[in-house]
Amino acid sequence: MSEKIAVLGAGSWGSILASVLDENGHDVRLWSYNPKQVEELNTQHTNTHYIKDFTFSPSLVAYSDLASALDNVDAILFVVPTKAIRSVAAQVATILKEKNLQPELIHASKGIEQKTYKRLSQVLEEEIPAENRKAVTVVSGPSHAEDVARKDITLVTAASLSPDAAKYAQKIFMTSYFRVYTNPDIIGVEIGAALKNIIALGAGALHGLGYGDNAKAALMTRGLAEISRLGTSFGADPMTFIGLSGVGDIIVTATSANSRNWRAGDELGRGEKLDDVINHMGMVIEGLATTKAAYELSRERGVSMPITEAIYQVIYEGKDIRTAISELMQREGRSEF
Ligand SMILES: NC(=O)C1=CN([C@@H]2O[C@H](COP(=O)(O)OP(=O)(O)OC[C@H]3O[C@@H](n4cnc5c(N)ncnc54)[C@H](O)[C@@H]3O)[C@@H](O)[C@H]2O)C=CC1
Ligand SMILES: O=C(CO)COP(=O)(O)O
Repeated sequence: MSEKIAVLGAGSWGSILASVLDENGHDVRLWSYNPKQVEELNTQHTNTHYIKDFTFSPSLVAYSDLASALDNVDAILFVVPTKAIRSVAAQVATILKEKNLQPELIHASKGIEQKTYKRLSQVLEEEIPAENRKAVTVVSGPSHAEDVARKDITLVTAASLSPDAAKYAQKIFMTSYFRVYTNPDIIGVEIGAALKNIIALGAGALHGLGYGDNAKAALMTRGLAEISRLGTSFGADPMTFIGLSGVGDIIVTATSANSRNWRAGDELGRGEKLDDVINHMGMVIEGLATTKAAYELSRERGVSMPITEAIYQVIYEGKDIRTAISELMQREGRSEF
């Protein structure tokens, strides 16, 4: 099986997923809106700002023209940051209509749209009419680009309402070190994927402040409980939150210095200013915007999310982190479940 696949977004995750697909023998077109990055990818076969010490195969071709990248595609993989998904999808929709194409649509981004609180598959479905796409699939799980670049063992899940679409994603990605499961619960997978970044920010902050393993385990476990409460309020399957895109992704993101969210939290815990942290990261820190969306959603739906609320207050209301932690600890005692 060799498919024509456009990968939209050449950051660390988009470029490494493109490399996995290229290695699997597909005709991969990696699109970036940054012409300098396209030139570097096509001449040096590197993407140094986003992924260090990695050389791409010359068979992987980068494009700056979106319409050329989408020529005759069988599938499109969106891996742009959450805030860019809708605008990129709108451009894609116009091109697919002109070319009369109906590709598989997959995304591997992690976030919730600001203000609308939509999941990213919902944004894609809204922007790209049904006659120009198949069912949307999300590929998600504990998967730092740096580990996949080293061909370290990585397991993810492909979730879609369409079993055929999920199986398609599974088939194009599976390789000796990258194993893909399927899951029909796209709601749970997308909510877990987005909200684990809030917990990663918190775990990084605990580390930066000098807290130990007990505190980090507590944050991850109670964080998962609130993610699961919000997710099930939307009809997600509770089992999904003990799967790869739930507990799996919390473990990898909340314990690793490869995580931009963890690093941002760590720097905040050490007393750095948020603007400085964002500026020198130079890559997307999805958890910041996701904290706002999840906090607002929890209020709207009456779902208790005290950790998310505390992190919101630190990021958006300037609350001192130690004060926020102390207030969380002084909440009235309650039953675990
Ligand atoms: N890096 C990782 O290991 C993983 C990242 N993800 C998710 O993948 C998504 C992308 O993340 P990364 O690749 O890590 O981000 P990144 O910060 O490394 O790169 C983002 C890319 O998107 C491009 N971009 C930014 N704004 C754009 C716009 N308006 N239109 C088109 N392109 C735009 C940038 O030029 C850059 O190439 C995020 O939602 C992230 O949570 C998911 C799993 C693993
Ligand atoms: O989602 C990720 C790993 O599964 C990557 O997390 P960061 O965006 O925090 O680097």
